[in-house]
Amino acid sequence: MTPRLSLRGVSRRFGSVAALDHVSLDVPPGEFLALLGGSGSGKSTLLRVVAGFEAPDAGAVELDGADLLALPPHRRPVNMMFQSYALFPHMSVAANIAYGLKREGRPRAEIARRLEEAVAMLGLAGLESRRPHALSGGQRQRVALARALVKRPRLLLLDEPLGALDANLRERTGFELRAIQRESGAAFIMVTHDQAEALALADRVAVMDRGRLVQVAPPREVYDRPATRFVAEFLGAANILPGTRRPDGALDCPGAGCTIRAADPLPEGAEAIALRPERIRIGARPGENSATGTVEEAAFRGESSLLLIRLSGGALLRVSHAEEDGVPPPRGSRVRVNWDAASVVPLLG
Ligand SMILES: Nc1ncnc2c1ncn2[C@@H]1O[C@H](COP(=O)(O)OP(=O)(O)OP(=O)(O)O)[C@@H](O)[C@H]1O
Repeated sequence: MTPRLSLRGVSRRFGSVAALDHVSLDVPPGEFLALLGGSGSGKSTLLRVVAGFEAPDAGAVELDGADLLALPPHRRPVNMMFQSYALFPHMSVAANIAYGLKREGRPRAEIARRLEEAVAMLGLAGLESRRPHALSGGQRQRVALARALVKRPRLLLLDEPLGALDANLRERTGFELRAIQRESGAAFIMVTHDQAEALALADRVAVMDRGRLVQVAPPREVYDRPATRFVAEFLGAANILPGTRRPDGALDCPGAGCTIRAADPLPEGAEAIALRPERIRIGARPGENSATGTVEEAAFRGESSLLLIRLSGGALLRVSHAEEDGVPPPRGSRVRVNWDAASVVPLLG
């Protein structure tokens, strides 16, 4: 199937900064892709190139097989929703939503019908005559989405769409966004700083670092099998244990004070492994990876406790201890920890 959006070798420099460095990406129809990366990694530049607000120095951008770069922004079947929402303050909700259709010169009856559809889809009935200042943050966000979706874009670009909402509303609105995306059938690309949000909402997560896409994969894979150390660190809370690869494919890890084995021999070039805190157990289990250490901190977090364990080699290990596994060892206790070979993720680069 032709991918809805296809980027091939897209680059964009600003002086000495490579905002986009040979980016290639396919987004199939109806996919919800989260673009995740630190500040300045190139996320907004990527959206701006697709929307047409920025021209790449090199590369190709196609939508449903047609060259997108040949079209000016307003002719592209792509819409962009900005973090600020950019609603017109002097216009009603209805006028804001219908604005783009009016500008396209659509017949009045069609505008009325599509406006009604968008209002229903976004749960905005009853608010049509209000001005943006008389709406809550969540309602404003839904008006901005309605305005973007009413034009039935094949691709919707969202730059930190939930950034202006408080934590509670953020979660609920995120789920709503997901439902709206399914209903609309459009492909969504959502920029976010927030890794939990990206993992929760997206079909695939694309992780950017310094203008490059370092991994594009389903949330579980990015989380469980980070391709690089950057991804493992960016997705938060993984233990990274550096070491020296042995000829038999195990890793001598001085910080852990042990040799670590993965399910398969570590590939050549592996200089570290990642280990999720929830994959580590307290106690000895024969035949598995194990190390000894001292509990330095124990923090109760509801369904689990976070333990910081100083291993005999000096590395500090984050361990998530589930409530159902009983009372965690107290601060100061000497413990043995173990983890399966299958939980060991080799890290390259
Ligand atoms: N118009 C511009 N002129 C000069 N440099 C720019 C311009 N636009 C972006 N850059 C630079 O390109 C790099 C990527 O910027 P971009 O805004 O795409 O990052 P981002 O990942 O969206 O960051 P943030 O999360 O902070 O919005 C940054 O180093 C930025 O300073």
